[in-house]
Amino acid sequence: MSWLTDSDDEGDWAEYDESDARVRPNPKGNKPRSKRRPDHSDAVPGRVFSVDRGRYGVWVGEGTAEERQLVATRARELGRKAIVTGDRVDLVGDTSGDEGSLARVVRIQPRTTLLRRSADDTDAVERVIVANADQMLIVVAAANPEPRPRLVDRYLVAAYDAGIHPILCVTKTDLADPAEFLANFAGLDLTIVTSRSDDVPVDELRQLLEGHTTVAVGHSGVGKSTLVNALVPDANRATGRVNDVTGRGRHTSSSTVSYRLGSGWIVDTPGVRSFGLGHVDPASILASFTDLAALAEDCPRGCTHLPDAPDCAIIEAVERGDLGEAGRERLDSFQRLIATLGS
Ligand SMILES: Nc1nc2c(ncn2[C@@H]2O[C@H](COP(=O)(O)OP(=O)(O)OP(=O)(O)O)[C@@H](O)[C@H]2O)c(=O)[nH]1
Ligand SMILES: [Zn+2]
Repeated sequence: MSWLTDSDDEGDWAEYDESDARVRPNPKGNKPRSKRRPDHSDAVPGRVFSVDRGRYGVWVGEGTAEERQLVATRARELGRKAIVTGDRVDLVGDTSGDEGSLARVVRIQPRTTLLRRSADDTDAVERVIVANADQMLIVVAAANPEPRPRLVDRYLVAAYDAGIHPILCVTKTDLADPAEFLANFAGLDLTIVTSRSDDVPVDELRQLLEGHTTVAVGHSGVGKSTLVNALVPDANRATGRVNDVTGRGRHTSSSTVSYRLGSGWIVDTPGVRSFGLGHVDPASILASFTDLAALAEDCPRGCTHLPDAPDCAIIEAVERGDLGEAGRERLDSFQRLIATLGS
């Protein structure tokens, strides 16, 4: 599975058709095992920006003169496969995007990343939040509400598990100095941005987000909407159309909302209240710390790499000073994230 490959090249996927995979070669030459399905070679590619009870908002022709939003349902041939915000899909039916038109999603392209959560930490059942995001913007306030390193740790675990690059944005720096809070993350390879509503670093953030699909997460009240409003002009708000058709209120049940930002996207997650990590395998966290992962090859089988782990090769290397002073901070951060999974 290519979690970390670049998602921008749609050409790689152009010829892939999931329905082909189900039609097996038939050496005996008798009746095919499964019904031949239409190949939908005329299908139009698009990107899902909103999901609302069986209706999908899809952006088609991004960056071209034919750019448009349309509303789609799922084709029966998709079976039980879920379509989530960020999915790249192929559409047939009425793809005009005209008022009242309805297209059909016939294919979901392979996903480069999948951000998941469970209801709580004991729940191994995962729910998908967003597909194909390559960055996570973790928004936390310097004060009001007070920043909690443990909550940020949880977001980081989810990001590393999904192979998504985290960016930490500290808001409300007019209210408090975030230095002490930020010291918690000194050992991480983390892009950090600070912001205050009277001086939002719009250029810096645009540069970081341009060309990427960035999922924004944060506790209620941290100033996430203030940031998005400063970044995204109204004209780029890919919202609302789904509800025009269904006649329901705005985003009553959808848990994500997407915004265009140049050639990039911001996916906001206002409905996501908890971030259970019951589905996360500690090995996927270690894999994100490539320097530590290399050392772990000499660890005893089943090593937890936690402070009480006997003969842990990572701990021994750090104690010898092999990774310098920064190595100690890095090991601390890593151990805190791993411990998050067990707490
Ligand atoms: N002092 C200060 N206040 C801010 C800043 N950014 C946002 N606020 C205030 O904090 C409150 C919450 O901001 P929002 O942008 O609505 O926060 P949110 O994270 O979107 O919160 P939800 O809508 O609950 O998800 C508002 O009263 C904002 O005016 C900041 O940089 N400094
Ligand atoms: Zn170890």
